[in-house]
Amino acid sequence: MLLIGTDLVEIARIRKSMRNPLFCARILGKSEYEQLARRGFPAQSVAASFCAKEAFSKAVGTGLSGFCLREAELLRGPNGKPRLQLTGKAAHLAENMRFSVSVTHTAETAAATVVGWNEKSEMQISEERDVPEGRRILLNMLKPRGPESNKGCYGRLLCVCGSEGMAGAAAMSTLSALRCGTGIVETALPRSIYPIVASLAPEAVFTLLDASPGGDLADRDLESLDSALSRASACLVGCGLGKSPFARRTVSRVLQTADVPLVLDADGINIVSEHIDELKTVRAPLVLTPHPGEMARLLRTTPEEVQKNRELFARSFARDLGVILVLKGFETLVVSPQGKLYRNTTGNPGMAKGGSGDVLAGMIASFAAQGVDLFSAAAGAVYLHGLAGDRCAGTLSQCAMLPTDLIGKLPELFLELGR
Ligand SMILES: NC(=O)C1=CN([C@@H]2O[C@H](COP(=O)(O)OP(=O)(O)OC[C@H]3O[C@@H](n4cnc5c(N)ncnc54)[C@H](O)[C@@H]3O)[C@@H](O)[C@H]2O)[C@@H](O)CC1
Ligand SMILES: Nc1ncnc2c1ncn2[C@@H]1O[C@H](COP(=O)(O)OP(=O)(O)O)[C@@H](O)[C@H]1O
Ligand SMILES: [Mg+2]
Repeated sequence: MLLIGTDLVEIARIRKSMRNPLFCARILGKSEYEQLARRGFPAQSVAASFCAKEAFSKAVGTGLSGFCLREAELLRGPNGKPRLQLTGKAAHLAENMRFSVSVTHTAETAAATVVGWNEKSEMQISEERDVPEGRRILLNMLKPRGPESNKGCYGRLLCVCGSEGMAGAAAMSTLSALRCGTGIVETALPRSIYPIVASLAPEAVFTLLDASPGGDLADRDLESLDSALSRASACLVGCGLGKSPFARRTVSRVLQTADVPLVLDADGINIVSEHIDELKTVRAPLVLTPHPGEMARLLRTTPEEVQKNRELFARSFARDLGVILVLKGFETLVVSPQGKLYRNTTGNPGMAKGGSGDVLAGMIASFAAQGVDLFSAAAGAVYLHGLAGDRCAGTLSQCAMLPTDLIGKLPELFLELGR
C-alpha cells in the first residue's frame, strides 16, 4: 500500500499567525520547536513544518483533526535532510507504515509532500494474521541457539517418573524432554527399572532410588532427591510413578522443597487430588496436566461432568489454586490463574493411546527447564505435540501411529520452525 499527501501554504499567512506568541508552541513538537528556536523561527521554515503536518494528515486520510499537530514533527538531520518524527495518535495512525517527507519554498509559498508505505507487504501481514496462535507462541519462545552456547545454557530438567510396570512412562517423558532441547535431563527412578530406561535414553543421567523395606522412600533417597532438585531448573513429577507409599512421599517431598517450575502429571495429580489444598502451600510455579479422568479426581466429580464444563472448570481450578492448568483431550485448554486461555487446534484421536500424555509432559517440562515462562511452555508444547500427532496420522494412520512416533516427528517440526 502506498499513501501520499501534499500541501501548499502562503508564508505571509503563517507570518501573520506567528504574531501570536503561542502559535509556534501550539503547532510545533518539542524537538521541532527547539530546532527552529535555534534558527530564530524563520517564517518559511515554520510554514514548511505546517505543510508537512497537513500533508501527513492527508496521507493518512484523517485531516488535521485526526491527531495533535505537535505529534507529527518535521525534523532535520545533520545533513539538512528532513524527516517526520511521529508520536502519540500520529504514530498510531502510522502503525506498520514508514513515511518520507520532502519540503520546499519560494519567497511566497512553502510546500510539502509526504509518502507512506507498508514496511511489510500486504501478503506478509495477512500471512502473519493466519499463523495459528500456538505456532506464534512457539516461535516467540524458541530462541535460536547461540553459536558459543553450551549445555549449561539450556537448563537441567529433573524427571521423577516411572515405577516397576511403568518404565515406559519414564522413558517416553525423558526422551521427549531430550528431543525438545534441554541441556541435561536427569531422571530419578526406582533402581529396578534403571537398565530399561537407560537403554532407551542413553543421553539422560540418572538418580537411582530404593524403596525402604516397608515400601516407603528411604532416607538416603530423600537426600538424593533433594540434591537432584537443587541442581534442576525445572522438575516433572508423576508419569508412571504409581501410588505406592514410595510415590506419595516422593511427590510430597518435591512439592514441599522445589522452588523451580514444576510439572505435575498422571500419578502426581492422582496423589495430590486426595488433598488438593496442599497445592496452595507450594512455593514453586506449577503446571498440572490432567486428562478428563484426572480432572474429575481433582474436582471429585465424573469425567462426563468435566467434559460438559471444560472451560468453566479449568478456569476456576487455575484461579482458585493459583496454578496453570492444561486440561487435555480434544481442543486441549491451557489456562493461567489470571484467566489467560489458549485453546489448542492441533491433534487427533490417533493420539488417544497410552503414552501420549507422558510425551506431552516431557515436552512442557523441557521448555520450562530452558527458562520459557510456564504458560508459553505449556501452550507451545500442546500445539507442537498435536502438530506431531497430525503429521504422524498423515504418514502412519491414526490407527497405527504410536506415542513414540510423536517424539520421532519432533526433529522435522523443529527444522520447519527454524530451530
Ligand atoms: N507405558 C507406560 O508406562 C504408560 C504409563 N501410564 C501411566 O499409567 C498411570 C495411569 O494413567 P491412565 O491415564 O492410564 O489411567 P487413569 O485411570 O488415570 O485414566 C484413565 C481413565 O480416565 C478417563 N479419561 C481419560 N481420558 C479421557 C478423556 N479424554 N475423556 C474422558 N475420560 C477420559 C477414563 O475414565 C479412563 O478410563 C499413570 O501413571 C500414567 O502415567 C500411561 O501414561 C500409559 C502408558
Ligand atoms: N481425540 C483427541 N484429539 C486430540 N488430542 C487427543 C485426543 N485424544 C487424546 N489426545 C491427546 O493425547 C494425550 C493423552 O494424554 P493422557 O490421557 O495423559 O495419556 P497417557 O497418560 O496415557 O500418556 C493428551 O495430550 C490429549 O490431548
Ligand atoms: Mg497421562
